[in-house]
Amino acid sequence: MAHLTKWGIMVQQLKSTAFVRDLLKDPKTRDATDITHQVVAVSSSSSKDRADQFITELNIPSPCTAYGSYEDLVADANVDVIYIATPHSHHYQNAMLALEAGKHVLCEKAFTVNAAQAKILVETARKKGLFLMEAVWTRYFPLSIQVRDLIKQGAIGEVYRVIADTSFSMDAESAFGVENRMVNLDLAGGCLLDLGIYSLTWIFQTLYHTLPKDLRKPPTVTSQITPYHLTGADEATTMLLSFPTSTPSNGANVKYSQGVAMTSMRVANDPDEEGTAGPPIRIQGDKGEIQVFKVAFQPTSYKIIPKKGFGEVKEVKFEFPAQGRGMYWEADEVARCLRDGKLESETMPLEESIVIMEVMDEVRRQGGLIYPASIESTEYPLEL
Ligand SMILES: NC(=O)C1=CN([C@@H]2O[C@H](COP(=O)(O)OP(=O)(O)OC[C@H]3O[C@@H](n4cnc5c(N)ncnc54)[C@H](OP(=O)(O)O)[C@@H]3O)[C@@H](O)[C@H]2O)C=CC1
Ligand SMILES: O=C1OC[C@@H](O)[C@H](O)[C@H]1O
Repeated sequence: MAHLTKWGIMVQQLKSTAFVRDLLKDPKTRDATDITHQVVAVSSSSSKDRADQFITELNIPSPCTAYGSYEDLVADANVDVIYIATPHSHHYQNAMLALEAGKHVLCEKAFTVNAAQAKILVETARKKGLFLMEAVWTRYFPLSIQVRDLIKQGAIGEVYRVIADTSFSMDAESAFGVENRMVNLDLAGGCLLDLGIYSLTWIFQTLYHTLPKDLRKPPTVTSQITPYHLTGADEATTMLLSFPTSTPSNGANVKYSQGVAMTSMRVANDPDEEGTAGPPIRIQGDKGEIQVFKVAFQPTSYKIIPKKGFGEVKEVKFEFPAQGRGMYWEADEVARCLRDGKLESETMPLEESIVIMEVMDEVRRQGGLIYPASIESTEYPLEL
């Protein structure tokens, strides 16, 4: 009998729409027969009508309750897990609200505004025996799993460098102005937290996550930020990360791998959207390279290019079953963790989410990017 997970959706915009559409796809279309999902409640902070409208528009099967407040949603005894898709600025307060109400949580990326907030969420979830996960959906793609396995199997030898770019050329002034969450400091705007997180995802899932747990060490970071002239949020950020990959007890021969993580709202990693400019991700080892294509958050294929004389180039392409976006794979992971009584996902460990938040804290420190005190605060509850 497939295990049923009952979801409550906190907020109902662009992102939650895509996630809910994926939740509603029959898991059998992706060969998942051990779990099923049901959307049992939806809440909008602005009005119950909006939540009702969302349920109708997405054709969510009954029974699904509409709420006009997040407090009502987290109090619903029928809900197992809350999916949070509010702006980054609000993740900490919203996740605390859900955890304090005794709900498991899947919270959109970037997990929080800073590492201090992430640590408190983790402590709270652990103290209450609740599941918590940052919704880094890309990690659960079959493509990502295969790439990590190839690295662990030594398919490209020792990995020494990874380059990852998540950049879109946008007319920020007309597209975002000053209010849009992409540039609004009050909503923790900027490309680092919104898009740079995907470049960091590729760096971390290849250079950090593929190591045995006891060898995973936080990287050192050097970075540059270009502020958006209208608000001061970052419109371009480049990070150089150095990961110690082996730390012998005598301190000798420590090896390092380098990560180059880029993000921009001014230039594109794929300007013609045809891939002409090359892969957004290059994972470089001493025996070859893996290139990942399309876009960092939703890649569609990879190529493995062995060093000359060591084999043929191989390309592997991936489909999105039932015309989904690919968010169902992370939802399936949540369902399996809940079924098995796990409080975190092995694929996106809470410790790794915190280390990534610490990297982003350091990048913001170096670039002088400070958000308003209220959204950097760890005080809970706090009206934002
Ligand atoms: N994984 C993915 O592919 C994607 C992930 N995301 C992530 O999802 C999250 C939300 O992004 P997105 O949907 O684009 O954000 P939007 O700004 O479009 O929507 C945010 C929603 O949050 C609610 N909200 C609550 N408080 C506020 C506030 N003070 N200001 C504005 N909105 C507020 C509103 O819903 P209401 O009033 O109904 O409660 C609003 O509609 C972010 O963490 C983002 O990184 C976004 C896009 C894609
Ligand atoms: O997570 C995301 O992925 C898709 C992007 O368009 C969006 O800005 C971002 O939040």
